[in-house]
Formats: sequence, C-alpha cells, structure tokens
Amino acid sequence: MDITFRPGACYSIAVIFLTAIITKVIVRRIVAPRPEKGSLQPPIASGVSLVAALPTILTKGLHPVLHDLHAKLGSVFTINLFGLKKVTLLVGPEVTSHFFQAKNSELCHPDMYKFTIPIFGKGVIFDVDFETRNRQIRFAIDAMKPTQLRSKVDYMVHEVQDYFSKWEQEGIIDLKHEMAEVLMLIASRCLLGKEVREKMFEEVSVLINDLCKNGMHFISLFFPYIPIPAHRQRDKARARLGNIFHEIVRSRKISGQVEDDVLQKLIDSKCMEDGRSMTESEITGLLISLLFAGQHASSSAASWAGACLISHEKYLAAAVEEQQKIIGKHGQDVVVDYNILLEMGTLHSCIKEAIRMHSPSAMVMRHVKKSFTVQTREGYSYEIPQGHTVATSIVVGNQLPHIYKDPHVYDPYRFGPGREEDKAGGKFAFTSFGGGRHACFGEEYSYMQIKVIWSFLLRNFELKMISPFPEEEIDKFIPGPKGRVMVSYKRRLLVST
Ligand code: HEM
Repeated sequence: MDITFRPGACYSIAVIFLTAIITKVIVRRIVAPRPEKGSLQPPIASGVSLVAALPTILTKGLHPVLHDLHAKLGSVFTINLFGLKKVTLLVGPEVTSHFFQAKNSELCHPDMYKFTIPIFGKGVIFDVDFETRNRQIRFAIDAMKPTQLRSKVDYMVHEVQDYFSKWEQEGIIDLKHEMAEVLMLIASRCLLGKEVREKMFEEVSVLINDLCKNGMHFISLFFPYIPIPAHRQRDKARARLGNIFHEIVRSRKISGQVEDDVLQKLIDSKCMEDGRSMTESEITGLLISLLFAGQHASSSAASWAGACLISHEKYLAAAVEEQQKIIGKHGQDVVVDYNILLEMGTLHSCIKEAIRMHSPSAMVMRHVKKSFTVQTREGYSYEIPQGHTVATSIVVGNQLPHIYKDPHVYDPYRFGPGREEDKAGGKFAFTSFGGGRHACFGEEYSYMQIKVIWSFLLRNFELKMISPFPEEEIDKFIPGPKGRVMVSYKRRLLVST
C-alpha cells in the first residue's frame, strides 16, 4: 500500500473538512433565525454567509448551499448581497404561483437577461418593450404549436436513423457528444429548414456553438459588451448567422418557395392585432433565440435521460419491454410516428424523472415591479417588496420530500397511475420547464425528439455505461453531465415479446 506523505492531498482534505464545517456553521449561525408567524419580512441570509460558503459554491455549485438554506429558513428567504442587491428565493408550489403567473407589469425578467441582446440581436426579445416581446413570443409559440410539430416526427426519425447508421457493429461513444450532434441535425431540419440542413449544416453548427459558448461567460452577465476575445468571436458569429438567415428568408420570399419547418411558420405568421408579418431581422432573432433556449437544454436532458436509463437496470428493462410490445402491436417495419410516441409512457416517465433530478434549467429569476405577499405551507406570510429580485430554484423545488417520495432516488414510476406525485404536489410542483406565463413552449418538442432518439437506441443497441455515473456541471447556465459520459454499444435487433 502506498503510504507516501502527500502535502497536496492533505491540503485538499483539510479544505474539504473546513468547507463542510464552515457551511454548517454559516447555516446555523450567520443566517437570521426564522421570524415569528405574522411577521412580514422573509428571513435573511447575509452576503457574509455566501462568501463563507464560497468554497462549497466553487466545488459543488450553488444548489447545495440553497438546499441548506431552504432546510434552515423555509420556503421563502432573502439573500442580502452586502446591501447591493436582495434576492428572495421562493421554493415549492405553495409559494411560487404568483412568481409563475404574474403579469409582466408586476414581475418581469431582470436586467441581467439583457446579456442575450448581442446573441439574439437588436430589436428582439430582451431589446424591446413588453408588448413587442409578447407579440414576438406569440409568433414563436404559434410556430411551435404541438399540432404543427406532429408532422416533424418523420424528420426526427429520419435524422436519427441516418445518424446512428454510422455507428459500427460495436464500439464506445461519448453520449454527450452524440446527443448534441444528433439534436443539432434535428434542429437544423425541423427549425431552420432544408437550406441549412442540406447546404450549410457544418458552418451553421459551428457558428451557433461559437455564439452560445462565447456569449455565455459569467462576465457576459454583467458586462455583455466588454471587448474581450470571446465577445468579439460571439459578435462575428452573430453577424454571419444573421446574413445566412436573412438570405434564406429573402430567397424564400422572392421565389415563393414554401417549406415545412418552423422558419416557414415564422415567415408566414401575421400579427393578430395589426396583421403585419415579421421583419427579416425579427425572424432571424427569434430563430436564434429558439436555438439558444432549446439546444443546450435538450442536449443536457437527452444525455441525462440516457445516463439514468442505462444505469438503472430495472427501468431499462421496462423501457425495452415497452418497445417490444409496441413492435408487437404495430409490426417491426412500421415507422414511429406521433401517435406511436404517445404509447411510450414508460420511456416518457424515465425521461421526465431524469429531467426532474437533473434539471437543465437550474433557476429562473424575475424583478419585482409591484410588491406581493406569499403564504407558506407552515402558515408564515411574507411580503416581497418592490425592487427585490425573486428567484426560484428549480433544482431544490424538484426535490422537495413532501412532494416527491425519496426525492434523490431515480424512480420514474412516481409519475405513473396511482402516484402522480407531480400532479398531487400542485400546479408548480414540477418546474423543469418553468410554468405559467413564461412556461417553456419547447416542452413537447423536446420530449418528442428525446423519445425518438431513445426508442431508436433501445430497439437497435445494447448499451452499457463504462464511465462512472456523471456529476452535475456546476459552472454552466444550463448544466449537463460533467465530463465525458462513456457508453459501450453493440448492435441488436429487438423483436416483439
Ligand atoms: C429539455 C429541454 C428544455 C428545458 C428543460 C427548458 C426549460 C425552460 C424553462 C425552465 C423556461 C422558463 C424560463 C422562465 O420562466 O424564465 C423555458 C422557457 C422557454 N423555452 Fe424552454 N426548455 C427546453 C427546451 C426548449 C426548446 C426545445 C425550445 C425551443 C425550440 C425552448 C424555448 C423556450 C422559450 C422561447 C422560452 C421563453 C418563454 C417565455 O419567456 O415566454 N425551450 N424553457
């Protein structure tokens, strides 16, 4: 046995011990005690407590600290950042209904979201007033309506078959990489259209990756225009993408060419109030915002869904058996369509459970324009004053033990008949896709594509995880599995039971 003295290792152990002790002390001592019932001010965790918790935040992320604060202070508490900013956390369905449902005149997206302007472009989403933004979002919601999306399953199936036909008889892959690639192919076909998919897929994928990667640095949140190399790269990619999409829109308009994709829906949409169509700049900005909102989140969700399934034999067997039954019912050669996807209840629950435990969206925030009151399940009533920033931690909210039995256990059957823990927990008990006024309208599209991918993989491959179960990325806005997720595969042909 190697018993060599290693100062580095001792130092690390000491830091970990100290961090654990400090975090416990902070949570016990520095935070203010829970106020008496009837008091209107939420309990406060001081900025000092966060500074002291910095080692935990840096090594494990913000959410373990929020979990601790929630356990100690309850479902509503304010973090006071040295008097510079007050962020009030609301956790759980009992206190988040106003958060999700309030009008924009009462709660709006905070200024911080303006970091997206150089990414989405001028004149769209966070660069315009509420009314215009709502109108633009309505255009996008219309283009992404579930009824519009049903016909896209065909394209998804085609892309998935084509992509995985390149895998050998057996081999080893990085799941994260494969999910990102195949989802980009699906997005380019279903959202961006034939021109991009057939003629410029490589260039557009690189540009979108450049745009998102270079526009999402921590510093971009506070100084989105500071002239650093990453921002210059971001602006270059945005300008080129702008030219490409403008050109496609113009050429479709001039030639009268009509395609079956989201881009076409945006070109054809008319505003209900004044009957006007969207400008080319608006269409470009909206397309980029859809990609930005959807691509990383879907890729993270598809990777977690796979990692969870492959690592849990019981549920993997159940999902495979479901595919066998579907093959038995429809025949080996029937191509999966929208209605067949609806029959994949077990697979759906397996994906949803992965997204509950590893939400790609960790937290959402709003700026309080009009103060409001919340009532906790313990009977405390708190007023959240105008000027505060309010946030809800999706990660903590999705793991509340009074809603989810053994919340840290992967148990897809919790969503099944007789349990339905998310529904029993209340309207905002499962918030991985947000909820209410700004609920994600890409939810159905995301499930569709992830189900197409995973039903295909289950039918055609035996899969085994060969790297340890991944940890969460803690340094990303949209966290996915950390590092590479290595999986071995072997071709098979699943037959009906
Ligand atoms: C697993 C994948 C996804 C997850 C976990 C996810 C999560 C979320 C969440 C939590 C919100 C609410 C944000 C808030 O309240 O501030 C949201 C909103 C939104 N999502 Fe998604 N999303 C996913 C996929 C997609 C896709 C594929 C698209 C589009 C193609 C999309 C487009 C949007 C848009 C545009 C909004 C803003 C809606 C508004 O402000 O009214 N998302 N998403």
